[in-house]
Amino acid sequence: MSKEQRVLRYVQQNASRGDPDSVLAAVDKFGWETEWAMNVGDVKGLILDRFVKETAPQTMLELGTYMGYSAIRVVRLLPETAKFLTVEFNPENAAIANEMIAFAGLQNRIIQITSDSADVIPQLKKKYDVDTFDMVFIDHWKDVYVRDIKLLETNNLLRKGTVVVADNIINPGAPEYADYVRTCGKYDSTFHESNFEYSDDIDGLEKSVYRG
Ligand SMILES: Oc1cc(-c2ccc(F)cc2)cc2cccnc12
Ligand SMILES: [Mg+2]
Repeated sequence: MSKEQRVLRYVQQNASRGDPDSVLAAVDKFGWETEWAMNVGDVKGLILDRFVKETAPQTMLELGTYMGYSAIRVVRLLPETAKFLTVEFNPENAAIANEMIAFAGLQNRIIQITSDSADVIPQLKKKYDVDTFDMVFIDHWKDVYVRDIKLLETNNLLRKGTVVVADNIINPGAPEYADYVRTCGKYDSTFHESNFEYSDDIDGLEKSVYRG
């Protein structure tokens, strides 16, 4: 059984079906007490919550679904009318996420796409009926952060004021991305120091507002 399957089983046996907060609490308890996993987690998650509440996005994209933790974390704060798309490259992780999201009762609120983000981003307008995103959460492989934010720009998926949040700026680190958003002149970018998931190590989120 994979670690991700063990997390899902723990959620199914310890959380309440249809209760997103209990699902998040179970994943976090497992992450702190049993097995570390690369969810954004409860500490950075509180900062992400604040950004979501401040932005109140109607249309949002996540790159890197993993087990669905951050998708559940975000969508639990959004109105039923909001459109949330999440992209995962790894089919095994996508399958776990699908079950986790269904257990949380949010399967009708989240559009899961299992694909390489580079292939999906150019399709979002036509195939997924997207105009522009109000918010984007980037949490997949650090070496494609810059590639993908540039793809979002060139595919006209950002608008003046779009909030782009990126995980793992310190650990494992996304220095090229941090440098790009801070110096390219297209974003007002701020770094929000925090802790690495289920750890006392340092990490942080970058929040970059597109100038349009
Ligand atoms: O939050 C994350 C953390 C790590 C990570 C894994 C092993 C380490 F030793 C350190 C960091 C990888 C991620 C990959 C994708 C999305 N998020 C990640
Ligand atoms: Mg991460």
